[in-house]
Amino acid sequence: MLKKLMKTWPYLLITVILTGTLGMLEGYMMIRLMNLLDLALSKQMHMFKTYSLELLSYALMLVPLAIAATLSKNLFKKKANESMKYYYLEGIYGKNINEFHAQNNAKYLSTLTNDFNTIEMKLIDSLYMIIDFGTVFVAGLWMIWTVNPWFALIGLGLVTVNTTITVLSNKPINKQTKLRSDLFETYTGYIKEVLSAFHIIKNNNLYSRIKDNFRKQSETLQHKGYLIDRMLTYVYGAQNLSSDLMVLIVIGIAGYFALTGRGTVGSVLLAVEGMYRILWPINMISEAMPGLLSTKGIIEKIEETLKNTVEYEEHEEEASLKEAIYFERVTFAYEGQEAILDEVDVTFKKGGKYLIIGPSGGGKSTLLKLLRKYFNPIKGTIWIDHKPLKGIKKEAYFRKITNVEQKVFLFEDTLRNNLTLYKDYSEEEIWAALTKAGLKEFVKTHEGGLDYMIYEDGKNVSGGEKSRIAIARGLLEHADLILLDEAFSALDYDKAREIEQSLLELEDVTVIHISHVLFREHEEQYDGIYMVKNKKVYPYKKTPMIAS
Ligand SMILES: Nc1ncnc2c1ncn2[C@@H]1O[C@H](COP(=O)(O)OP(=O)(O)OP(=O)(O)O)[C@@H](O)[C@H]1O
Repeated sequence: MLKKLMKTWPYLLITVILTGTLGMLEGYMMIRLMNLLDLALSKQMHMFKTYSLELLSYALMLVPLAIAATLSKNLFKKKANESMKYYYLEGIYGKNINEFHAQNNAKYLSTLTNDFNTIEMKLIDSLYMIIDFGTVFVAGLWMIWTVNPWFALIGLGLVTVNTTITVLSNKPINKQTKLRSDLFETYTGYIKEVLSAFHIIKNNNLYSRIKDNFRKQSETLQHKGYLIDRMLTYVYGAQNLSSDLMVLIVIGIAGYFALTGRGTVGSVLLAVEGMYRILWPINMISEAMPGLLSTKGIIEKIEETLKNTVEYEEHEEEASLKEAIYFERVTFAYEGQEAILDEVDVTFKKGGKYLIIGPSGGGKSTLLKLLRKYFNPIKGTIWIDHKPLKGIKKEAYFRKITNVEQKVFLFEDTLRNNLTLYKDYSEEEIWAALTKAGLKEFVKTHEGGLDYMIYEDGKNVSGGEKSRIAIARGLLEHADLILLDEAFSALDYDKAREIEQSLLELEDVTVIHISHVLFREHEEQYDGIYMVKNKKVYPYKKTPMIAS
């Protein structure tokens, strides 16, 4: 992720140049201003006028320079934030589906909100601040150097002391910041759950229980923030003390020089102003540094979240199904658990229609997850014609399959876009799919027809209508393989039977359908009905291919 940030270097460079020029010009003006003061005190009117005009011209230059520096800073911030967030989103979509699901969604949500806010404030803003104050510091050093080079050395000593304090405090602060990020993650997950369960909580009077949990989680989170702030307070206190001591030393020496005739009034003022310009940036940078370094833990955590733990090479571009899908002695177990499927042999022929039944928890959905490439078998091979499914590129394979699941996701968009998923289809194709999926009436009776607006998460669409939209999507995609997992559970008997009939009539499309309902009149039309039970796949009635 830091590499992405580094790619915004041209914006950062322009910002550095403009901010640097501005800081140095201001420093130079201060030196001339103090000279002007000495000229006024020694009554050199002619020189005073010349210096005044020169200073006025510099002052006029400051305005456009300051505007340009601020604009370039804002542009850098925008680009840096954008590029890191794009990187994160790309990373999420680079994850394997099963690994994405294995993590709570709240983790990603918390990163995109809490962690990126922290990164914006503590890394990007601080980076700019360090550049900005860095130039003020250099200008200040230059100013006191012109008074006395030893003063500049005292300024550098101050930097060393404050840097040492920052380095020493970095490790514990970093650790606490990472812990707070983890707490944010749990907290976001909890809030998400509480809001999703609004109805259950209200109807079952669970609010008092929720309230206590909420308070506990909020307190833990706030307390962690308090601990971090307390540590930072001690760090800032130590840094301020060292700064104040150094200032006193410089001002004391400059004042002594003026009193003993070894310096002018202007030089004392220049030393004070210079010291202020050294001190102020050091304080600001010292305060920003621990925060900036603490983002290291968050960035490492983000990179870790984006990694796929199981990586394997997929080299096969071609994914179309011409003959059959064969399971050859396929064994599968979820991580750390006993096998769900054990040495299963089963065949699904191209264009065949298969029904999968079996007891709850028997492994039906797991079989489909293997076919969807969410997981790979731990032993044995799934062959697509003569190619192992594992080696086929996911993108190529996913284009050839359609999934219809119980929980159908709908975008907040028109019915048309939810059906076509933003691809181009002719009106005839769309209406043919709508007819087969039993959605024709729905479109005709809703205002706007295909342009009917579907609300967030399909709030204005029933469960059965959602299933039919998902089926219509599959039909439109002309997939080689349609995988249905209890897709009709929200439909009434007649509608489910009608749609199943349409699926059974699809030519050249292989349909693998998990259902707990078996329509007797359709039984004969299936090419195979399999029972998934006791880690095996058994033929239930007709027997085109025998399992195990
Ligand atoms: N991601 C997972 N991690 C760990 N175990 C899982 C996971 N998904 C499913 N299981 C377990 O695997 C077993 C088989 O689950 P699966 O969903 O395949 O069964 P199913 O036959 O489809 O059940 P149902 O008819 O109730 O949907 C169950 O014991 C389930 O708890």
